Amino acid sequence: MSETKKTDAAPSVPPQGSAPDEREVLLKVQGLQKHFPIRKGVLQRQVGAVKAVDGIDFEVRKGETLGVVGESGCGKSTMGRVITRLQDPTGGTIHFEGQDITRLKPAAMRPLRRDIQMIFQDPYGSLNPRHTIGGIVSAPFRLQGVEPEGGVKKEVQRLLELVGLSPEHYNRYPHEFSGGQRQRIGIARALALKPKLVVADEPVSALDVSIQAQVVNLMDDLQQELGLTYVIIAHDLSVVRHVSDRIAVMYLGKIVELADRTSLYQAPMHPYTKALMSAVPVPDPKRRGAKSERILLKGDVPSPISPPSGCRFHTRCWKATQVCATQEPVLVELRTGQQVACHHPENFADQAPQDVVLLTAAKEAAELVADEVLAESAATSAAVAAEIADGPAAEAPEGTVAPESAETPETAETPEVTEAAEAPEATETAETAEAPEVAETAETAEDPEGETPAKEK
Ligand SMILES: Nc1ncnc2c1ncn2[C@@H]1O[C@H](COP(=O)(O)OP(=O)(O)OP(=O)(O)O)[C@@H](O)[C@H]1O
Repeated sequence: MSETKKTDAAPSVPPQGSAPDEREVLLKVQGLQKHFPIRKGVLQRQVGAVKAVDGIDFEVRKGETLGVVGESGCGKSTMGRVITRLQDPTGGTIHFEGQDITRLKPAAMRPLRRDIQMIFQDPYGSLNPRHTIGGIVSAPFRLQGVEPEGGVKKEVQRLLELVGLSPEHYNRYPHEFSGGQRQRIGIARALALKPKLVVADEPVSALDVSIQAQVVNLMDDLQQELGLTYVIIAHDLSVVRHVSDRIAVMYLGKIVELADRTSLYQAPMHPYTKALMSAVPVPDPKRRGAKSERILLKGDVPSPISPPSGCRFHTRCWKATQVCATQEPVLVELRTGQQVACHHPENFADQAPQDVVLLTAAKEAAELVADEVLAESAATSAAVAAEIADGPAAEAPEGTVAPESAETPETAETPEVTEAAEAPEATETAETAEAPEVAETAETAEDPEGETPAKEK
């Protein structure tokens, strides 16, 4: 996608978070779950469940754009459908403007449908081919029994102009329009009732790359003009990069990182975020460097029917140690405005520094990560850990595992890490020296050949 309007500077590690957002909370989601039952047999007994969304928390403030990214199947669309109450949640709560809408019946939800609208991915499938554009865009007025000032036709023509189409298109049919124009029609329909919250599910992924930026820019302009609040769902970061104030990264039904855009881009903390970011093409060859080394994630996202234990990403993570397989990391705010669920975050002090032996899966995953990336990852994490250890202790908020002192293991590891950055193969020695007893245990469990690798820290 080409450049869109908002820009972000890209120096190294960001300052310790940005000022807290004072805007009023429009949407608040707590512990949200959506499990689809799997039924079998004549009696249709439930034998399992697809845990599409499995306990997520976030807020969206008035006027902001929250981007939601993650690979296919991680539960983004389900989350979008549940927060707009097109589907019922299995657990958790959804508050809109302070009102609990989690269990509202369709009749009670009806007036709220004006305030919460959705834009769909497929501009071909989401417009009825037998209806004229006028009929499609005016549908919300009919369904809600609203008579706009000046009449429906005039208002629809105004909406068409607002999204960059000609009012003369009123009597035309969807097949007469390109993909980008159809998505504009979808946007006009979503805006008809002046909603407060618009959830856009992959609004541009079905469009040509050259058209994507136009549509995203249109959404951005409309946000300024109409004071809209957006949740924009996308499968990669390039779409949401320039329009989001904050970004939530989802993996297998969970949010693994939630941060303001600047922090996320300058210093991603979850290895999965880092992998997603390495997949975003850098258009300017001058800005390519070690960072353009791709992190290739092995295999597909595991099944949401039986997600991996502990951290769900541990089966594909090149940093995974034993604790990752046994303990689910909690989403905590490690820097102001940057929440992450990881035992061994990037660009921050290790949260489980005593756990140093890589899992077998991590060894395999590391084979797909370029040495430069591993080295850079180790170096930046060590540098930030050292910076934090030297700086004011107040940086780590309550509830986070902050480095205890300059003598903490992660600081002690810093020299080896720097060494590892230069010569990744040297890490084996470092690990044996640091935690021989852990290495022994893990070796027996994970590595029958006795080929225990060191954690890249
Ligand atoms: N109605 C349903 N019944 C059963 N399983 C479902 C249903 N809808 C979604 N799922 C499953 O829930 C998981 C999450 O799906 P979802 O469409 O939310 O993911 P996604 O991240 O939006 O992926 P994509 O980008 O491919 O749309 C998937 O494993 C999917 O198969």
